[in-house]
Amino acid sequence: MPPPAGLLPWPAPSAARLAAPTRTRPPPRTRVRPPPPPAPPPPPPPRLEPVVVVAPSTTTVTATLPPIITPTLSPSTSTCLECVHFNSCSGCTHEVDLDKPPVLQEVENFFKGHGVGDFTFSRGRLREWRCRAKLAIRGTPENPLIGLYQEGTHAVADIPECRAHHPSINATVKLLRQAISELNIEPFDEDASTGELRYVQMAVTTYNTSIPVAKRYEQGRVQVSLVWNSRDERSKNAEKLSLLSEFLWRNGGPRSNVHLIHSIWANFQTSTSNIIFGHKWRHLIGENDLWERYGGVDISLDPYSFGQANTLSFNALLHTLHKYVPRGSTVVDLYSGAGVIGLSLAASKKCRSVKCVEINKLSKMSFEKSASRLPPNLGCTITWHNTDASVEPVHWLEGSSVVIVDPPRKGLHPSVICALQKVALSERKAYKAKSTLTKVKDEKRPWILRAREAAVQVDSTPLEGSSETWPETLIYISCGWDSFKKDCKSLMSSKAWHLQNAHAFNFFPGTDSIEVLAIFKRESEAVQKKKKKAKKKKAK
Ligand SMILES: C[S@@+](CC[C@H](N)C(=O)[O-])C[C@H]1O[C@@H](n2cnc3c(N)ncnc32)[C@H](O)[C@@H]1O
Repeated sequence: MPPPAGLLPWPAPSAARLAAPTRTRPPPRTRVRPPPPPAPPPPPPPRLEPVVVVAPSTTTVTATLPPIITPTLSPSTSTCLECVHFNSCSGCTHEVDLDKPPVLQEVENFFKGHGVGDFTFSRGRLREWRCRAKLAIRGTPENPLIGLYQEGTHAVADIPECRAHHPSINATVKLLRQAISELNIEPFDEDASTGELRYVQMAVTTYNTSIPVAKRYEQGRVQVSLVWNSRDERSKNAEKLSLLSEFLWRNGGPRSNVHLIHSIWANFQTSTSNIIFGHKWRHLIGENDLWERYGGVDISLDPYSFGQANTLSFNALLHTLHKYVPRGSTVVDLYSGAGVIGLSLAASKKCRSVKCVEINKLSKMSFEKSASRLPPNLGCTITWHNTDASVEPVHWLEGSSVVIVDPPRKGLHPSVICALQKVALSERKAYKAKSTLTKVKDEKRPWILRAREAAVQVDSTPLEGSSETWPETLIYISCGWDSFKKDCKSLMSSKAWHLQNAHAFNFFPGTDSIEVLAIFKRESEAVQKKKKKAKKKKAK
């Protein structure tokens, strides 16, 4: 089914078309309704669900990953969605068994079939899990519609009571609706390209060290980004943007009795295409930096950087991921965004170096701010490079013992797969020769030079230049099951990589999407030869 134009949710747009590439809502599949229940199920107490919370955060970075606290499960937890918008909204495709996305059985069978014995699945929070939302704004000032496109149409479904959204997002949407009506703000009209307010992005931070850990999630605050239909803040309707921002701040900011809003940003967009964000961003009010705690470190996420929608499940994934990075590793984090994974590994004091590679140049600022909060003397060289990972990926693999890939839904670029296969298969000698070649030709490869020049380096240790090391461990994080299967088969078909461990996370309850963390090990030539010999022997 073609994606509804205009709004990005289903499926994710290509990174090139978005100012702030993000992992977006998963694509809808067949909608599943529950059979009529014999008796109405008891409404679940929304805040008594099992929650995975990262333990106390402080502003300084701890050397080890904090433990995950899982409060006791409430016996009455329901696994049904019970959302009044299910029929009109394309966000969720399943109303029942939110703890088991339908694809789970296939995922489990796939990994079992490949000899993975320790497969686990984390169900996570089933409702109110979405801490990031991009919503279209249509309709009229008297009756604004704030939500997602209905399946296959450009009609926006208003979703004020969305069960997936963090409650602070719904509360802020309510306030925004009131503001639009009271201030007579014109919602965007796609056909005529007229109107004032096109989209809103809401990102929740649960980082608030002044309240008890157990209350931090529910008291999350929202960074609001208003996508305004004008070239910049000097346009003639800019006055209304100021009024809108003041209204939201007065009624949802720190002096209001709810304090929902963390900060307000404006993005200016006049394009007639379906690209949500324009290139110009302005910070209007509130704190400039949105901090969140990921994998034991403080991470600043600007509104134009990629951010995970399911904060709690992402933290659970990071916790598992850390176990697979051997002490003393040299890590390359491809498709790194603002470097969340790489920075959290660097802070664990496990790594000698961490290289982050990301195509969105705007993520650099977030990386720099987060890196500035790392404790000193980590003994780890951390760099962030703005470049396309699919252009000469071998260059980025060289010198790393662990490679982490976290690509967009479409999966790895063929050139990255090819490089991973070659690295694992080729004779070391051949690769050494290639790396020498690579160095000689660097001046003829401006993209590599540019990426080096623009790199951000943290820690004073000189950059490691070792070309002797090639990845032994490949950690693949995937939000696209179909593309993961394809990539996994390609990686293993050459017998270059061996699938060792796999875990899945319920990142998108209510949909048939799943987040996978898979660990591959490079098969050394010696092991491959041994295996061949053993096979031959068996055949005899
Ligand atoms: C799923 S996100 C993961 C980001 C990061 N690992 C995190 O969890 O915050 C994928 C990231 O890959 C980036 N990306 C997409 N295509 C890329 C490419 N060809 N080279 C490098 N980065 C790319 C996107 O901008 C986005 O930040």
